[in-house]
Amino acid sequence: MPDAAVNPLKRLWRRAPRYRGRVVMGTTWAVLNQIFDILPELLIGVAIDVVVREGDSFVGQWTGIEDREGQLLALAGATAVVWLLESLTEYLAQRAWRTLSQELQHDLRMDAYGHVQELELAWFEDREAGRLLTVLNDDVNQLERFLDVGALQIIQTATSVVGVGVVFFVISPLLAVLAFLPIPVIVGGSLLFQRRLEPRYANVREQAGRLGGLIGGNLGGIATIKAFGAEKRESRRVAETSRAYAAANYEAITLSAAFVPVIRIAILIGFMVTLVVGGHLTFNGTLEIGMYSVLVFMTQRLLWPLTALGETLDLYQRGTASLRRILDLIDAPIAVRPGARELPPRAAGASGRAVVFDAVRFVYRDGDGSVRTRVLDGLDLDVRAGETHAIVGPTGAGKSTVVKLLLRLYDADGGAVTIDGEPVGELTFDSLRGEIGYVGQDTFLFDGSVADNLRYGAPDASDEQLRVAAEMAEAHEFVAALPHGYDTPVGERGVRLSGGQRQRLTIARALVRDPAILVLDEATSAVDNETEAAIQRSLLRVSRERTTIVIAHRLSTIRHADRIHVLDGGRVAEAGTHDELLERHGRYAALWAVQTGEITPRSSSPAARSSAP
Ligand SMILES: Nc1ncnc2c1ncn2[C@@H]1O[C@H](COP(=O)(O)OP(=O)(O)OP(=O)(O)O)[C@@H](O)[C@H]1O
Repeated sequence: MPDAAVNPLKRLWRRAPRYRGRVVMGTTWAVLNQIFDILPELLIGVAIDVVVREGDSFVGQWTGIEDREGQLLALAGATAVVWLLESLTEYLAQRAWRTLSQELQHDLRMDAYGHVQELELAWFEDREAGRLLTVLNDDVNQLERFLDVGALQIIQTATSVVGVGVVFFVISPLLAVLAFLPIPVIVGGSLLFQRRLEPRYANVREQAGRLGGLIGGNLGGIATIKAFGAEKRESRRVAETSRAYAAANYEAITLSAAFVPVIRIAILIGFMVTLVVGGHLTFNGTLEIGMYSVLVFMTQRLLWPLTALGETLDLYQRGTASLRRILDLIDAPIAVRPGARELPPRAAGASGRAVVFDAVRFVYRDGDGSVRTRVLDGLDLDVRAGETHAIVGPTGAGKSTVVKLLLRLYDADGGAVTIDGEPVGELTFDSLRGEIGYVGQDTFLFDGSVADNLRYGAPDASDEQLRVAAEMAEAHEFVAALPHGYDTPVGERGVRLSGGQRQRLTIARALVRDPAILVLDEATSAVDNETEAAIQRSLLRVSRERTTIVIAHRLSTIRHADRIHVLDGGRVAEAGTHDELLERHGRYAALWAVQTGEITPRSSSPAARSSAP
């Protein structure tokens, strides 16, 4: 049976053997607690028996105590012991289930979060972050509620029905049959309700996910919403989604609210039958008065907890719907898995590492595997250790994709990507990514201080190392001028800094790692020309000890590269040094001419397209 079709509680039981002992323990306490909970009602009957039959009473026969006072005292003592045991087992059961639910919710959240972090980028592209947040927060909390309250209720109700049933059968099998008559109706009705409620609760969770996704996305893009004056439109969208969530809840509630009244009627019938038939049996002497009173109390005891069945099933449905989503997340298959080998240490004296792309093909795909965008089609790149290579080309040509394949954020569909001759797919992520200092187009900073961010890839870096890296990235001066220097908080995503400042910090962050391979993807696009030139000079200095791959639109920044690769049509259309490429009068020369203002873009485009290497 596919996992998704299996009851989520069964899935949880199978995958978490470490909790089984605790579940058994918690269940044992809960069962004992219910037994001690039923006993006082039996004692009521016994007390009436003492009053009615005096010396002949059950207590008298059993204990040998003749006088009523003595019998009552013995009964009071027994009641006290039972109540104490009831309280103790209640405490133990509550504690067992609540600690279990706390640990389980923590473990599941961590399992889910840990797994999500391992999933490849493509997986995230098919999902909204807010939805994931809903699973990691709301769904985990929902499960916690079920384990805290619902699981205990289920065990207690079941024990109570069985325990009371036994008492009934011992005292009067006829009344037992009559009192139990409503139970199949109640249980059958409950199951029917449950089956109907299940899809409604699944829908509630789905709507909660949509709402979380929408609000999460909007909060992330709040500046854009404001800039476009889209607040009202977004409010409407959130209102619609929120209403859909409320409607889904309403559908579930209308059904679940009908449950208790229906069950009450079944209980009423059971109660009346015991009252009338039991009364007749007592009139004609078949049943003792004490036993009659026990059964009248017990009918309540038997049937009344079943009214809570609605609420319990509610918790059960919500809890299992949530659990299913959490487990589905944890079980989501990982497509890009790390290899098992470590990258061998660099050869003595080697500066950087060699990076080779050999006939690499790559297609972005949708979740179902269908082609979204064809990008690389037989790409060859040969970057020798210690060299600086540039990748240029029209927007959308696949330049960023090349570095994503090197970092294994995606896997190539064909061909080979190697570092020092080692296929990247065979290397552990740590050894592969630990060698690469990556500065992407997205200048993402974490909420923390400047220093925290600079240390992100090298937690043990000294203050001096941070300063040197910041100087190379032309960031030291502005950082030193911040109110608290390197300890200044950057705000969420780095919002308290300018785009150019953020970019310089991301460069410094990559340099702090002192990587063998430095990858700069449009890393200086947001800084002014003067700063860019200064960064270029610094990088030229440090790039001698490492392999550098630069992606740039502004060709002036890469003209000194050892080799420039012009990407077009999914492969390298031409390659060479700046001077060689200019002499070729091909695509590069055309781009250069446009950027230096020698010719206008309009006249350059056809030339660029027609000049094959
Ligand atoms: N996650 C993705 N899913 C689907 N298609 C994508 C994805 N990322 C990029 N693409 C597409 O793949 C192609 C190559 O994108 P890539 O980012 O590598 O281009 P680029 O050359 O770096 O562009 P730019 O110069 O604009 O940064 C583009 O057509 C783009 O639309």
